[in-house]
Amino acid sequence: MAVILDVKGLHKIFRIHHTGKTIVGVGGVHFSLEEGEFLGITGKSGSGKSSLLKCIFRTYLPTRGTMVYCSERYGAIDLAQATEQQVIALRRREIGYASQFLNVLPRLTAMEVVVGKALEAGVSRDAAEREAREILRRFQLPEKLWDTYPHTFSGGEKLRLNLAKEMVKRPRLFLLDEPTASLDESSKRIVRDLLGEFKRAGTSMIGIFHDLDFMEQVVDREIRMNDGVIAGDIPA
Ligand SMILES: Nc1ncnc2c1ncn2[C@@H]1O[C@H](COP(=O)(O)OP(=O)(O)OP(=O)(O)O)[C@@H](O)[C@H]1O
Repeated sequence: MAVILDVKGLHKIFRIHHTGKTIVGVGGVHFSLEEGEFLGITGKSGSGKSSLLKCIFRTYLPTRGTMVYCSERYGAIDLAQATEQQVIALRRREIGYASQFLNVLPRLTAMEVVVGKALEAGVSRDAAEREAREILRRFQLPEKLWDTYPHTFSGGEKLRLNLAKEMVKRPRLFLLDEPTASLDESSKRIVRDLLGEFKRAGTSMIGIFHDLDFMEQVVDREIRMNDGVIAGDIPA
């Protein structure tokens, strides 16, 4: 199996300006992810799970270390060194990130949000509209909501839209930061089935899940973090 992401010596140290102190978010993490593999990250609150994912997505610029990603567009690229333009292109076409928070532009309807993401990924308008309808249906987001603004959605509807807008891009690498945090059982089932489909289609994924039972049903392997480092590597 080919490695799609190879993380070595990754550190993210936060400098707190008003106190002059530093906080270690990620303190020297090494792991690799194979193509098509689904890796779960566990660890207690504050152990560095979100910081690690945010470094990979380049929300945070790592303090040191490398994250070599095998990109379709750029070949092997160190995400820690990638330019802002490269990061934008990778986010549009190759790397998806879904958290529990829906972060979308105001005055865009749910349908416009999802179509916009598909267009950014490079498909035609017809295909974007078709794929957006298909994914919104798969997530069982009621059709009467498609032309409304997501800020009025319920928590579960927001989470499903959040996943739909990332999944419509069909990312090669999909990062999930507790995206199922407040979903009911039937929504979780929908998400689990779609993640299973993505996995069968060869998508590589890294996920932090609030619900460990849920996580164990979808991942191939778990890494446990403690104080910013990996404390254990467990096959699921
Ligand atoms: N932007 C930031 N500025 C300063 N410190 C931060 C920042 N982001 C995270 N940290 C700190 O880094 C450490 C790791 O936080 P992180 O959010 O990665 O943990 P986590 O394992 O995801 O926790 P949780 O399960 O509670 O979400 C914590 O001590 C946190 O306070």
